[in-house]
Amino acid sequence: MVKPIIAAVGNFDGVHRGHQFLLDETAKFAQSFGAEPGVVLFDPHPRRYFRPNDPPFLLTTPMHRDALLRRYGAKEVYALTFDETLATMPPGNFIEDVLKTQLGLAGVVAGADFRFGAGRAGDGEMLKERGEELGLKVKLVDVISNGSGADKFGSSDVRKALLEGDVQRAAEILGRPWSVVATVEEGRKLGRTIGFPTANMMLGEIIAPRQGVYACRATVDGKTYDAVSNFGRRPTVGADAPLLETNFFDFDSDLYGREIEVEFIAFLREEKKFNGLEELSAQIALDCKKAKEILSQ
Ligand SMILES: Cc1cc2nc3c(=O)[nH]c(=O)nc-3n(C[C@H](O)[C@H](O)[C@H](O)COP(=O)(O)O)c2cc1C
Ligand SMILES: Nc1ncnc2c1ncn2[C@@H]1O[C@H](COP(=O)(O)OP(=O)(O)O)[C@@H](O)[C@H]1O
Repeated sequence: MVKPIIAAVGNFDGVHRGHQFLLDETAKFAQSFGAEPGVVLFDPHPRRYFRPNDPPFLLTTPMHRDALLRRYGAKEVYALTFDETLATMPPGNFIEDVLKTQLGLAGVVAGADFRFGAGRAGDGEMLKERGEELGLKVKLVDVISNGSGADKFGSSDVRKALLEGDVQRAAEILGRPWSVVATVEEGRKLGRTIGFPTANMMLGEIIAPRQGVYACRATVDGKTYDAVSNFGRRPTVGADAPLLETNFFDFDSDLYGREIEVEFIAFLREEKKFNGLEELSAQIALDCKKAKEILSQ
């Protein structure tokens, strides 16, 4: 027989340590009722719906986010389409029509500061009261401190760190390095001519981190390589839309069309305009040396 599901509700962009804590609490709570832990989230991210003109801000693509949620314990991930119907739905209807009837959940778990429904009118207390009236198990989880004060782990703290190139801070909040998962696209095929072929990735809806050069780890087919990446417009060869380009160390094989994951370990330098490809390639050789030093520590 299929086990009932008790699900954590939220956006879960980035699946940071706060989310991971919520998933752990959900697993314990579910187990105490013989249920399995799941997640209910909104797609697209509500911020995209309310502020359609904002620049890309996601920390994870939906596919990467769902894979992480499962890695941290979710057995089911329900993605609710965030459209006008959901945006204008009174909180009581969200609990009864969506959580209880449409998804058939046995229970829900939310952060104590969770707000939901039209005008963010629903809060944790209401979720507990109305949910329990409808026979749902409801648990509210206290916000955890990140140790540096009153604020909690948050997706927006990771965004801020990435905009500053502070990938160490991002990793502290995420509990692992920030990474981009995307498909390798063809570029201008110049990289190989200067001795540094680079796997090119467009970030799409993913947040643009600080432009510049990073020490990275890159994974293809389950194998991880030390690497160096440039995220920028490549002013030396003519300004372009920002692109993530990664040179894998000790690797020589075709990556076009392959899905790769690039983890950001340390910011090395700003992107610069060089007087020609020779100067650029000499600098990239130095970048590789520095990246190797950092990655071997
Ligand atoms: C580690 C690294 C650092 C780079 N730094 C710069 C830079 O400072 N300025 C720049 O214009 N391009 C920089 N690039 C981008 C190169 O211009 C780019 O890789 C080259 O033009 C190849 O382009 P392609 O992939 O389209 O063939 C860097 C690339 C790498 C791998
Ligand atoms: N060590 C490596 N690091 C990155 N890409 C490599 C490496 N070795 C081979 N490649 C291949 O070379 C391609 C990049 O070569 P490059 O000349 O920079 O062309 P493009 O402009 O299409 O990115 C990658 O997409 C991949 O298929």
